[in-house]
Amino acid sequence: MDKSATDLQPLLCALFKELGMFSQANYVLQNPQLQNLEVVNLIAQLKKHQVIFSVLPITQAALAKTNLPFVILNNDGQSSLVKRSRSIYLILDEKQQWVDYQLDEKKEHCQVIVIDSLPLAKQTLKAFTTQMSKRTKWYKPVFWLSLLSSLTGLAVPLFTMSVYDRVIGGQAPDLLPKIALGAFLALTVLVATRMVRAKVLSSVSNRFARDLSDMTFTRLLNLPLLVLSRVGVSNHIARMRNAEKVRSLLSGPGGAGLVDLPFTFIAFATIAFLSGWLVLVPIVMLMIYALVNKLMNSYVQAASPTMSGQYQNSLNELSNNILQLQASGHTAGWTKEFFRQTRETCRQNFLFAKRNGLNAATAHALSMLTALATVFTGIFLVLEQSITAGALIACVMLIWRITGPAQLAFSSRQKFTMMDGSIKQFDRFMQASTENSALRLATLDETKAPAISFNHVTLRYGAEYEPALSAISADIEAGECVAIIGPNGCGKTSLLLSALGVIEPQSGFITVNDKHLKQFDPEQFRRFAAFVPAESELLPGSLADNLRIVKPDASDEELITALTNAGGESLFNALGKNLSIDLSGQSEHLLSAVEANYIGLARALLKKSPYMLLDEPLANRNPLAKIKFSETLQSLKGKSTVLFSSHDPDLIKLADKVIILDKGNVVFAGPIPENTSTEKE
Ligand SMILES: Nc1ncnc2c1ncn2[C@@H]1O[C@H](COP(=O)(O)OP(=O)(O)OP(=O)(O)O)[C@@H](O)[C@H]1O
Repeated sequence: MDKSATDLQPLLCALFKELGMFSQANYVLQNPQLQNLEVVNLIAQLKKHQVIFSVLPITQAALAKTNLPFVILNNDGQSSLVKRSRSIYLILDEKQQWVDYQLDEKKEHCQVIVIDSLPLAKQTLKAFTTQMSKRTKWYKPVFWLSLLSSLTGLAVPLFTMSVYDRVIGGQAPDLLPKIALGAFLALTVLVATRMVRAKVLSSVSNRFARDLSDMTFTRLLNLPLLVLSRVGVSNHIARMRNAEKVRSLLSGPGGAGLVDLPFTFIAFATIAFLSGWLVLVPIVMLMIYALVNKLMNSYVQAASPTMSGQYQNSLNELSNNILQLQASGHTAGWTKEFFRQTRETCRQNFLFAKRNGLNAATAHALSMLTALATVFTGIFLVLEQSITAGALIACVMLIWRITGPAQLAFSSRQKFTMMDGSIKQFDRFMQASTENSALRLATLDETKAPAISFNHVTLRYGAEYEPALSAISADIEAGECVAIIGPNGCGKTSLLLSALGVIEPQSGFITVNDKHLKQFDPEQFRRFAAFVPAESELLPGSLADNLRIVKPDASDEELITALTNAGGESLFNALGKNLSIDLSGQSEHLLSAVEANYIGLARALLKKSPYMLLDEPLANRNPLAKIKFSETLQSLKGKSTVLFSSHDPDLIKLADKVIILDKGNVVFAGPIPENTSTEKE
């Protein structure tokens, strides 16, 4: 009755239909890349289509959360789609029919994917809170553990009181062993509960931080390329660190102080019970404490270092340009500016640390003052014989149980302010539109070469820049080989990237087989197309690993053929015809940029894509490689639509058509005119 875990496509399709997401169901059905879907891909598809869900152990409470269908992930690796109809459950069987199902909610180790909300519900407005509210399992254990630890925390003051009043005052030394045993037991429980609680808090904060990191990373991956490149790496790192801030706050001492704060009422109640109105003293002192802390906090905040961002940017800039800087020999200006920033950073950090120190000292002094005020006030009650001396000592000891958490919580105030900023930033980030914000559900025939058409495509990298492409219009037939030529900076790469769909023109549009490029799923489209950048990057690993990133199941023969067809035969020979050779490990195998480009080109050929976008595929190649690649290019004609940019006249001659660009404008588009000269390039 269950579906095999290796074929979840019908299940996902049925789930989307049940959720009223018919276009998405159609997309799943028609998308050949979604065949043989596994659980991990199913989850990725739900995320991609902005369905918010939770994966929970199968329990009554988990299922009570929803009226929507849910997916049961059985521990035998099988998965099933189940829905509730009034009081009965129905399961989707192999014939795609809903049949009665006896749900066993006590099935051990089974998990269930519960749908929390559908796309278009404004679920991401408070993404952080939504995510946090999913992790509720820790509330109860933390509550009980904190209560137990607070109660056992009363043991030492109360036992001290008994020793003072009964053992010393009542002259009953025989009570001492019993009191000591009781105190020992209470302290053991206290330590154990504290340890377990720290473990629970640390585990929940780590998981929570992991969820936030995953969400941030997925969103980063789906941001449009232009946005990604505009925002810059340091910003992305800061976003990823947000999750880390949340983790350190919850699992650190501030988190424990925060959790303990509500339980200080137990200490207050005990002081009130032992000494009556004396409890007003710590209450008033705590209010003064809060006020002073607020003032101190503003004082500390006013000295927050402002240079660190600038300093970090300078460091980044320096590390990127160090070679150039050394080579130029003009380092004096840089050194001067750098020293200025270092000095200023030091000064600001010193001032900040000084004020923070003052803040901590004030907090400590106020704690002491609270204890002293209680002692001095309490003495009158002892002299009046309203309370015993032992009770006063116990009260003073209990004061520390109040001021301790208060001090921790107050001193974490800055962290809370920081976290509040992080939460707001996270929520804003989760609202930013991604490549998947709009429905892009057109499917491609991945076996056929596509016809491409540029329609008044205009692109600017920023409002302050001149357009990189100005109203470009050109038609490319299916299977045509087109050379894009023109001087440096004329827009060749920009045109190729637009045709790949990674950068989106501000006006005009590109069609693929007469469908707007924006209608296609960007990820699927990029997997379909083979793009070779002007400078290919190598990844750590062997030659084979570097080639197989585009086709993990490629045979060794396929890898060698692709490398040879890319003109990389001599490179392969130089590497000892060894596909397992490590390209990153030893310096002797580090390849030059030109050699890396052979591998980049081989990757594209390995894909055997009917749509190839090649950015300067033959720059600086040896003549033999050029001949081989030229043959490869000829052999692609009719089978693949190929767009390549080049300055190489021999290669350009092989094209069926050329598009000549100048400063982002099309100067000519059509078959190669007799008198075309590439010399000016
Ligand atoms: N990320 C970017 N941000 C700002 N401007 C950019 C960016 N990328 C390219 N440009 C500018 O857009 C214009 C077109 O650049 P593009 O790289 O497309 O030209 P190209 O013809 O491929 O140049 P080359 O032959 O040097 O590779 C240039 O003026 C370039 O400076």
